[in-house]
Amino acid sequence: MAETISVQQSRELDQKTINEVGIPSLVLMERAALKIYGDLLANDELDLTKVLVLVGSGNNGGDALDVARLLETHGFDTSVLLIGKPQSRSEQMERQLQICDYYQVKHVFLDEDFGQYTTIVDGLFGSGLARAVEGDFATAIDKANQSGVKIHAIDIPSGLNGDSGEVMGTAVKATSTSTLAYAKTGMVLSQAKPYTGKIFVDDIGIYLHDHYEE
Ligand SMILES: NC(=O)C1=CN([C@@H]2O[C@H](COP(=O)(O)OP(=O)(O)OC[C@H]3O[C@@H](n4cnc5c(N)ncnc54)[C@H](O)[C@@H]3O)[C@@H](O)[C@H]2O)[C@H](O)CC1
Ligand SMILES: [K+]
Repeated sequence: MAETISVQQSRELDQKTINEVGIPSLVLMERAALKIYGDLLANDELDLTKVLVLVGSGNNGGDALDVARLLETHGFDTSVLLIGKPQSRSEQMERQLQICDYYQVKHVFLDEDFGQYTTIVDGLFGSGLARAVEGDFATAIDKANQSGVKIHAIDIPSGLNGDSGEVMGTAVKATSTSTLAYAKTGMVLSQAKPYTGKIFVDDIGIYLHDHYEE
């Protein structure tokens, strides 16, 4: 496994790539979504016949909406479930929501039967997880885990502490995870395995040492 980084390093690297290197945030997000979409197609454990995408209010949610649009425009039956207060949405997430609404991606709500789906994509939280998961977010994670449906997580399984590998209240038990740029230190610890599943490390142009390393 290549180098791992801390959550804080990941957030600083994102910002350095945007502000110092000069790659716009939405470009990074599109590169991330294309890689995640590719991981979904390549993972023969996942049946993409009917996909439910769980969407948080930040850029992890933005990634998820971008992936939902890619699935929808390529003919996969895709639905999005938005969790969180509309007023707390990031600019990038809002933009991705506008694009999904152009393509009329179906919206469903928390009372949805998760068991009718063949794959669930987790875009609730990534490196922005800041406290124990509660409320609707916890309900969505617990429903996903109890549904028996295979889950693919974006960046970090939601609810998992990316530094310690500990569960913060509750956490997604993913079959697989597409982590962006580098695996986060807590994700490769043995106690994290039930939550990360198979980890895909996706090159999206964010580099510790200004060049890609296998
Ligand atoms: N341009 C970029 O920076 C890229 C980021 N990538 C993706 O972005 C996420 C990190 O996004 P961020 O908006 O910073 O945070 P999250 O989406 O992880 O969290 C959303 C939001 O949730 C709030 N929050 C935190 N903890 C809780 C909680 N327990 N309950 C409720 N709400 C909570 C907090 O306010 C956060 O802002 C990263 O993981 C990537 O997926 C791109 O992929 C690459 C470019
Ligand atoms: K996630």
